[in-house]
Amino acid sequence: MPASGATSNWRPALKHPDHVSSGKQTRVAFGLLHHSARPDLSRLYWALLWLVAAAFLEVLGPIAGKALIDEHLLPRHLDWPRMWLLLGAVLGTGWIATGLRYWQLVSLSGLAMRSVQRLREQVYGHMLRLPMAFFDRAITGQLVSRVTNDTEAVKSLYVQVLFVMLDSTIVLAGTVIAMAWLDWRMMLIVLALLPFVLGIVWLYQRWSAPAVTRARQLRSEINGQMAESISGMQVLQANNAETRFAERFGRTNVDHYTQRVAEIRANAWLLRPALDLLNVILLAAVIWMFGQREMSAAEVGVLYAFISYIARVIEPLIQITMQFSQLQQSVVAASRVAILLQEPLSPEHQAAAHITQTPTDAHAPAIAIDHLTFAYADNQPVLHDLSLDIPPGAFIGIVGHTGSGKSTLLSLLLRYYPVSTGSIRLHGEALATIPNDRFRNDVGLVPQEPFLLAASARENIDMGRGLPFAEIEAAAKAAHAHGFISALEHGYDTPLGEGGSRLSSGQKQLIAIARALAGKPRVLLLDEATSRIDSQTEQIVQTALHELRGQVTIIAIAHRLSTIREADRIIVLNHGRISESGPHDALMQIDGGLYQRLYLLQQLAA
Ligand SMILES: Nc1ncnc2c1ncn2[C@@H]1O[C@H](COP(=O)(O)OP(=O)(O)OP(=O)(O)O)[C@@H](O)[C@H]1O
Repeated sequence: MPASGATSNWRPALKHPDHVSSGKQTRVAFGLLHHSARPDLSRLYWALLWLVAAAFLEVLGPIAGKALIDEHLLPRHLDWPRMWLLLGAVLGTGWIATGLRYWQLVSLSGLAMRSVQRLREQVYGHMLRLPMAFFDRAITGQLVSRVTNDTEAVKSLYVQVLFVMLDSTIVLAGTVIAMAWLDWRMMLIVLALLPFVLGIVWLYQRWSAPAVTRARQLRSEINGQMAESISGMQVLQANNAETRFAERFGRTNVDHYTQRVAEIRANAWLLRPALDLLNVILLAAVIWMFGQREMSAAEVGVLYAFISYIARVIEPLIQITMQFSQLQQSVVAASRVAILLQEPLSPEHQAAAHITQTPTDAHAPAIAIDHLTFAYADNQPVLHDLSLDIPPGAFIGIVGHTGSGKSTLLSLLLRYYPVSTGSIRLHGEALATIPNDRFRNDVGLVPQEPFLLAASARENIDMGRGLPFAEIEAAAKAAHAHGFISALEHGYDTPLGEGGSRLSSGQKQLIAIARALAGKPRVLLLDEATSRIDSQTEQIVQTALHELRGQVTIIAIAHRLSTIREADRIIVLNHGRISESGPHDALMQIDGGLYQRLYLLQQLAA
């Protein structure tokens, strides 16, 4: 699914997770937040305005209280209407401010959820268009964690940072202004404690930040181990590895617990007690200062207001600092999401948008490979100087010992990796310049391991392309899958179970062939599609391939040489080079040839 239009092009400027300073992480996190909230920005500004209004009301209460004490209660000037008004202001402003805050919290939470939804779509859409080389090094569980947990953590940036932190900062600023207006010297005493608060926060951050970062990494590792164990459960149990895996999981889990406890300890032993102590010191200092003065009647109201304000200074400070641990977690999570978004897309996805369609050359070979050399790692070529022309409609078999480069060649034909030396042309067009949609339409793949969705036969063949049923049925017939699909209780609409668990390996493979054919490809690639199926199904596949001859260009990698015996030409790869090439009979004539040896070996084993 492509990312939604508004969000698809944004790429944060982040180089590498290990080399990112926390300041840069924070900037990137807020960049991501701003970007994902863009459609809702006006709502966000309104929320901020309402928070300012709530802070204003909050500050107004003690001033009304001071006026009530100084102007009415102490001088016994009983102007009842004004007194009721002031009393109403003392009590009512707080309530209205709380109501306003609650309303904004609900509204910001909704906005946060929408942003997470947009961000998640963007991350998933981006991931779908990453090059195969990325997935060679990616760990499934960690990727899942980025798309689910890490995007969710961005939500707390709204609720914690925008709401609590901004609200607290606004209240703090308003309170300091009101205190300065009442008695600026006393205000300075209160402010003198600010460096202590900042010092405590700095200490807390230093203490807890490594634990926060490590805890997140470990959570992602927990996800990774879980995903790996579930996908490899058969092998895991067959090797009696349950205990070892459980122990490994246990160790990671204990590490995670230890880091979380370290974080909570920093909070419980340092942050909260130190800030509570400051509150008490501040109250004592203000009362003591007033005690030193000649208390005029007018100052009782100021003292009342100051005592009320101290709570309004300390509480927002506590709130701001208490959010730091969540803020750190969210910033780390957001920068991880940003790093994933920074992964460059596969070249065809980047290029497809601006490449113009060129008409294909009717006389060109279906596939022309010219002096192709390819290496996964620098200076270790897997394919060496390969040249090959495949005419349209030909049936080509590729064989070779394990590691000879067969799958690599197929991966290059599928554009999973970019060609660096030499070239591959499809119907006369350089592979890299063909728009992605057309390329994927033109080239069908039947992989070794048929990947089936937990969906119906119809959906598995269609694979989200929205093909008419007639085409799905025709493809199933061409793949000789129509018979057994029709025999299922709901025919094409029968759910096939997770991974197609209701079908035999051979039937799954026939569905995979039908899926590849349903797109009406001009080139069909088969990657050892018959290596895991029984001889009877292999016969069916052979018949299907035979029927497709001349209509579709077929390139089949096969360990089972019987599958490609009928091919027009068989290419024998040896250490990444073409060592023999020709039809079966011709290759069998080469005495001591690689193909002859492979074939005779299989005959012996049969
Ligand atoms: N993703 C990868 N990253 C790095 N090296 C790889 C990768 N895939 C394959 N190789 C290496 O490239 C070489 C050729 O592998 P390839 O899978 O193309 O061989 P193959 O002929 O298909 O083997 P098999 O018949 O066993 O599937 C091997 O040495 C392999 O280790």
